[in-house]
Amino acid sequence: MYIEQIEKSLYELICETSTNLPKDVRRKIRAAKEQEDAGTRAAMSLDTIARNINMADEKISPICQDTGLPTFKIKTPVGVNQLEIKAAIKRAIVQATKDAKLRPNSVDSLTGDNSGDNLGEGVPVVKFEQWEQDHIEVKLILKGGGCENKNIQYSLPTELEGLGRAGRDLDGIRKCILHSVYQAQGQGCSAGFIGVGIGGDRASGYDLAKEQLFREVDDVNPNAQLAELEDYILDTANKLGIGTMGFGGEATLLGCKVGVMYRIPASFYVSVAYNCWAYRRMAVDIDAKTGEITNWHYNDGEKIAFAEQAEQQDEKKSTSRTVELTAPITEEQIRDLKVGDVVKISGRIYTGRDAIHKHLMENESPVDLDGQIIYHCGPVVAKDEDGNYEIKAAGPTTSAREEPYQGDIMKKFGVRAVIGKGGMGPKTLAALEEHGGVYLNAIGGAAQYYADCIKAVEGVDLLEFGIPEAMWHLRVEDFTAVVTMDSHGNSLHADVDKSSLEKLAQFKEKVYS
Ligand SMILES: O=C(O)C[C@H](O)C(=O)O
Ligand code: SF4
Repeated sequence: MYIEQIEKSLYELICETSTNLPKDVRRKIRAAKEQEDAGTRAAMSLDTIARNINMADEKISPICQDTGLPTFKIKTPVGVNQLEIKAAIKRAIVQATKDAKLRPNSVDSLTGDNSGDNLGEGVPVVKFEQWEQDHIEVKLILKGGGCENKNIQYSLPTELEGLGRAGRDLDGIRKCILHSVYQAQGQGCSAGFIGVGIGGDRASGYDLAKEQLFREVDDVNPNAQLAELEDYILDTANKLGIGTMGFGGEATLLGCKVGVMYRIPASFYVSVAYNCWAYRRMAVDIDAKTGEITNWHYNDGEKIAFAEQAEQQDEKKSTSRTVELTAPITEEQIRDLKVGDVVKISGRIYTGRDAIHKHLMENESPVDLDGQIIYHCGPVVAKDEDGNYEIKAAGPTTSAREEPYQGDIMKKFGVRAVIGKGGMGPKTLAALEEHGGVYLNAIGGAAQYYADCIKAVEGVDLLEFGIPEAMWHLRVEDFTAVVTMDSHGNSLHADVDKSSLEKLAQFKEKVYS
């Protein structure tokens, strides 16, 4: 009975974490929204994010389609059977995956096979500790892959772009943390939150950094020196002009938490864990006798439900040109598009991410891609009793991973547009110019907002790659994205990278001696 109740409580924790953004995070997103001028790209992105947060809550569906690598940190009183709890976690994970609250995200690193149920060697991550209290505490973080890929670890002393030498002292630490925000650009779905670990070895340093992500966004570091550093970083990082989604703007970083531990003489690490705005972490206290949840953490203060009307009004003030597109698209239509245009797509699009791009390099496409649109997306998909698919969450994935392939694939198959997030590099930009192609940036993490634009699944190919990696044929209506790389050599991403590096260099001078 007790263990059944524990499993129920854990299931509730998983669903809540995936679908309901914590109150403290919502408050930071509102503050960011208030900072941005109405009508700018940053303000429009934050509106979409806010709307998405509401939709996920209402539909009890994932905020972002990438539900990450579920990581549990558990404290138990002496005498509690941890093996039983671990088994209950696995059952709850399998159920939450079946119910489309989690994307099947667990992939065999050697064969590429998706286990389909979010279990696998080492997955989920479950870490136990004992403590002197009577109750069980379970903390869960669902940290997606895009922001995980922007984590960075510095070994001091080191040389940093824009900032020069970072030595083995507080000023060197300061430089590393600032650099970590710069190097993430918009790819980790900024505006983000960072946890920093100073010291340790490579593994414990990252562990400490990730542990910081469980702190309340508004708490004050008990170590006065670190409290000051956190304030400095938050203030300074927001002067880099990277902004939401890397579109430029005021809000780049929404939280910075720093922890410190001892190190050994030869090593000096600064480890940074970058978390996207879809900062999904939650914790509960569980009665060790009944298995029931007795307390939810991060529950203090106001819960912001973002008012829809105000958001829609903001959108109206936008000065961008809006262009409607339906595939097949001609070269002429593409050449007409410029960075900054807003595009509304209706009709057919095809998903394709890492496995599809690798596949298309060496194989023919299962569908004719001439004039078509590829969406870098790995959706959450449910199948009903009649075998019909329904897209439950479908935001963009980080496009930069397809940089080695994208240009060649567009040319080989005649693809005219790719939708993704975070932008692509010089190879793709050159191919867009040569071939007549465009890169469209969708709002990262806005998985409910985009799922709503998807009216039907009209087919699927290469499902053997697993649900996130298959090629889904989607019929969309008014799917909105911004042109951030055009066929005339312009890239908003390259521009923001350059200007933010210049701004970063302004913080080269010593702050701490
Ligand atoms: O895997 C995904 O769907 C997205 C990923 O988290 C990303 O940010 O690239
Ligand atoms: S797509 Fe963006 S919001 Fe979603 S997990 Fe990846 S980094 Fe986070």
